[in-house]
Amino acid sequence: MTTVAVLGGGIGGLAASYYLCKNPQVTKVIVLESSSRFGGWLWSTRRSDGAIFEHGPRGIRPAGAVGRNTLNMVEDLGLSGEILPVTYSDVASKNRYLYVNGRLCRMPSGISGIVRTVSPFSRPILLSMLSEIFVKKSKQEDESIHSFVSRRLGAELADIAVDSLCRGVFAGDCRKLSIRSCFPPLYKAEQHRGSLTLGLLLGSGPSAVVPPGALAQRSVKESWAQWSLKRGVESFPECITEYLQQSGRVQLHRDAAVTQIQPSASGWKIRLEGDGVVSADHVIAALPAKALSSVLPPSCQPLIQQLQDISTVTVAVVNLEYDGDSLLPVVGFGHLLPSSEDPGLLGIVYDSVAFPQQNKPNGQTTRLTVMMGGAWFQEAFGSPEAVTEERLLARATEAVQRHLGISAAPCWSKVALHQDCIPQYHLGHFSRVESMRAFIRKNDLALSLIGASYDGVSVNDVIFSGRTAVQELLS
Ligand SMILES: Cc1cc2nc3c(=O)[nH]c(=O)nc-3n(C[C@H](O)[C@H](O)[C@H](O)COP(=O)(O)OP(=O)(O)OC[C@H]3O[C@@H](n4cnc5c(N)ncnc54)[C@H](O)[C@@H]3O)c2cc1C
Ligand SMILES: C=Cc1c2[nH]c(c1C)Cc1[nH]c(c(CCC(=O)O)c1C)Cc1[nH]c(c(C)c1CCC(=O)O)Cc1[nH]c(c(C)c1C=C)C2
Repeated sequence: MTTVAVLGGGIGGLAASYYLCKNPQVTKVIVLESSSRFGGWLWSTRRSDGAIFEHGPRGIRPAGAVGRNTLNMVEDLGLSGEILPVTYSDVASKNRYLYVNGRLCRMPSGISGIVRTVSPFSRPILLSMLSEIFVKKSKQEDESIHSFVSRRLGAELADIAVDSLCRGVFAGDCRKLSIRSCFPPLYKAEQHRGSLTLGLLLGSGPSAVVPPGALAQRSVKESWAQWSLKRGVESFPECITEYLQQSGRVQLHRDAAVTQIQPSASGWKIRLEGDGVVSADHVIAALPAKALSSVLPPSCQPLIQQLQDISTVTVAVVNLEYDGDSLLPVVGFGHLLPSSEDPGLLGIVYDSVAFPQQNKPNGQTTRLTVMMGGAWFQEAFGSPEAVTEERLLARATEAVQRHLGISAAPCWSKVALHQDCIPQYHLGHFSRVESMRAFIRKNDLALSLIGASYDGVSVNDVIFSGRTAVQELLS
């Protein structure tokens, strides 16, 4: 008989509530969300004419244990018919670009992409991969992604390809991000096989066992590279919320900001903005690390300090729609810029190529999303509090004109400033997270830490962190 309070109604908190709901040991689940909607960064605009625009994640990967786990959940929620798959043979999977030295260059992919010298690189990637086999394994506990890749594959791949990749996943600086926490399979490949190339060929250790349901099996059969949902990614949290409401065991509270949590004889007393107080046997904290640090009691000081040490970056997301459907000089998923090209401009997604089903029906339009800022926000735009929407829109349209040659004014646009939206796993992140969980165990706190701040930022990782916490709690 357990009452569990879930702090935060982003995808992490909702996923944890979903798994709690499946277990008869849990009597009551109380979800407390400070904003007026559930879903956190999963946020879609559905225009009245049928066009869909994503302001947060747009593509979820089906691969691996965490990808299968999410698809099993999607299937269980009855969302299989809503899936929009992008297969490996689709142009949006085959073509991804880098904007380097003022030109769009297709990222090398497939065998032909690695055996030949392709611009902007000065030698075939295969050569770097072969010489990598003979590079000695590092004894360091952790290393920056840039240092790891320079050491093993050479400075050029680190400066251009990996610098861009880290901007396209973490909006972060590969010179500060940790290889061990951001790309665990690469770290493990070096540790277990002594080489990334050998790790790629032979595998680099066991991963979680998640049997595939029918939808996950379909994703393999049809070779999905990523997927979205017809009515936008936000329909995922909407559907979980509906499922939780129907379960009869979950209380969902919006506009319920948690201000303090205090240990009590039987668990926790949770204070809300206004005068509300909620009691629970266990707390699953699905808040960003800094938000959690500000609600913990002073007795948790070491934990508070470590939570505050997990920094975040701010990203400006500008959705643009242009009249005309053949405006792009290239087709593909989009392009990224290495930080040396233009620090403040991270990349542009060609949404109408990957998900043409979300264009205005019968309309000939091009939809793009420009992503800016990240680890370079302050240097490019100054304080997020002071920057204007006009300035962000002007910077985005100017980039579209310069990179893609589209000089017409957009027929529709939306600017969103996502403050502190992506946690940065800097050097030593893994030991910080280990030490936080050790503090919780040592002090016998009925508290689980889940969400993007700890064990992976992708939607799949966050959902899996909810599932793992519930399994540990109820095992
Ligand atoms: C622009 C962008 C693009 C992305 N693209 C992708 C992608 O393509 N693929 C992918 O897999 N992932 C992507 N991600 C990452 C992924 O979307 C996030 O990591 C994930 O949604 C984080 O979920 P969460 O539940 O951990 O956190 P959040 O979504 O931040 O949820 C936390 C919730 O806690 C609430 N909260 C905060 N303080 C309090 C309080 N005191 N009391 C109560 N509630 C509180 C917040 O309002 C919020 O709803 C992207 C992220 C961004 C920002
Ligand atoms: C330009 C900024 C960003 C773009 N997407 C994100 C940012 C910060 C966020 C993001 N993108 C991906 C993930 C999930 C990773 C995962 O493990 O599933 C997150 C949090 C997916 C992704 N997008 C790109 C790559 C290479 C990846 C990694 C997984 C994969 O290979 O699919 C490329 C990419 N992202 C953006 C652009 C413009 C772009 C261009 C090619 C936008």
